[in-house]
Amino acid sequence: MDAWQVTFVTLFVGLAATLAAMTWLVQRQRSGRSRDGLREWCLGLGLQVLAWPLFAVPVTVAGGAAQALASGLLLAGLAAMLRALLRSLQARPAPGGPPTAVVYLPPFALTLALSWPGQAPEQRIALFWGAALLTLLLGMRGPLRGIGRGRPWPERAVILIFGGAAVVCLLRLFEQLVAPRSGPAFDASITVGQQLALAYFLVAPLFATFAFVLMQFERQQRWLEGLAAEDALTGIHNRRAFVERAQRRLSRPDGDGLVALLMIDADGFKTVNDRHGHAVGDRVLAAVADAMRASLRTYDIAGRLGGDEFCMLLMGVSPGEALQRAEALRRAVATHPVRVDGDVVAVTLSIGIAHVRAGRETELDRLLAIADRRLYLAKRAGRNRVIDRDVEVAMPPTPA
Ligand SMILES: Nc1nc2c(ncn2[C@@H]2O[C@H](COP(=O)(O)OP(=O)(O)OP(=O)(O)O)[C@@H](O)[C@H]2O)c(=O)[nH]1
Repeated sequence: MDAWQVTFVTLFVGLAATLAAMTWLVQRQRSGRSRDGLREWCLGLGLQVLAWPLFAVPVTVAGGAAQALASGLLLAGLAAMLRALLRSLQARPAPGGPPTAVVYLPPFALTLALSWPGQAPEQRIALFWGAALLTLLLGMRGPLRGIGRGRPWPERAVILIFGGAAVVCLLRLFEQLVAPRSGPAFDASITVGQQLALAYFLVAPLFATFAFVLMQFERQQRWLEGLAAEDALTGIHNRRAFVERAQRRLSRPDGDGLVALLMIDADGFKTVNDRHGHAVGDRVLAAVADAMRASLRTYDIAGRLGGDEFCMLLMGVSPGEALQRAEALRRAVATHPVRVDGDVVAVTLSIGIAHVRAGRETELDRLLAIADRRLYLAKRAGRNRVIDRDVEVAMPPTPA
């Protein structure tokens, strides 16, 4: 490549690297999910910025070692960006992605292979495009999974840009195998594949970085919204999020519109705290939430209203089914004492149920009040039970 082409491409990739680095610096101050991916993305672009000037060194110098190194660095940059993408797409923040050795092994092997003496230039070019295609195909396996399932558009854009790069590599490899060329990568009479490759090297890093940065902001936003809606101790919805979502569900009835609201309270929880300590009490609350989560179906909602009080909104259930599911939850908690550091803590639940047919007139407050009244009845009737109607409750005999 001549010096102008190299300068041009280096500038474009450098611009993308600067954008990514600035975003990373801003995100570094915040806690969240987007920093790891950005750091690796910057590294990938940085490696490419280092690679491009080396392509200006003539192949005759040191047996083409500079060109071999440049090819290896370019590939390493691509691999780092692919790993950054994979890490960012993961559902949970984790060190994830393929291990470092695996990511950088192909670029290293390529550098060695290209430095091997006695190769024809055509072979070297084919080797480079073959290795780039392999890196892309291996790196894209993870991100491609679930691309059709409601992914936000910045994520799709990044994946598509990498997909386009794979097509360009395939085309260049094909051209090179059919009609081998030995000249500089982008000489005067460039082929279709070379034109595409040049365009891709120029603009793809910049567009991919725009989309990647947007994708990170969007994920960060969703993560923050998730945090704001989550009860920190149990991981289910907090009161505000539960009320908000429940109100939304109630105003949009599905199917027959039958809904049940369960008000759930741990029995004698004060005694658990007094006897075992607050930390053990916390673990018990988390175990109750786990049991609730296990009994959820797709459209149900669970939340912690505060203290030892929980709520569940069951969608599309008849009164009989709601009672059955509440009983199953009560039994599951009563028969599985929580084990904490050698302590066995038995806990039971009292549950009040209110039924309603969802529609515009349904008021959550009224439903909560009914379920709360029935919960109170369950407590008065001796606890560890489910009540789903307003019944006369005989007070248990007072111990003499
Ligand atoms: N460990 C722990 N305890 C909490 C938390 N929030 C509230 N509590 C305690 O939960 C207890 C709630 O007790 P109550 O619901 O009033 O009464 P109870 O002992 O459960 O008795 P009944 O509800 O009548 O069966 C209080 O002792 C609170 O201090 C929390 O986040 N963690």
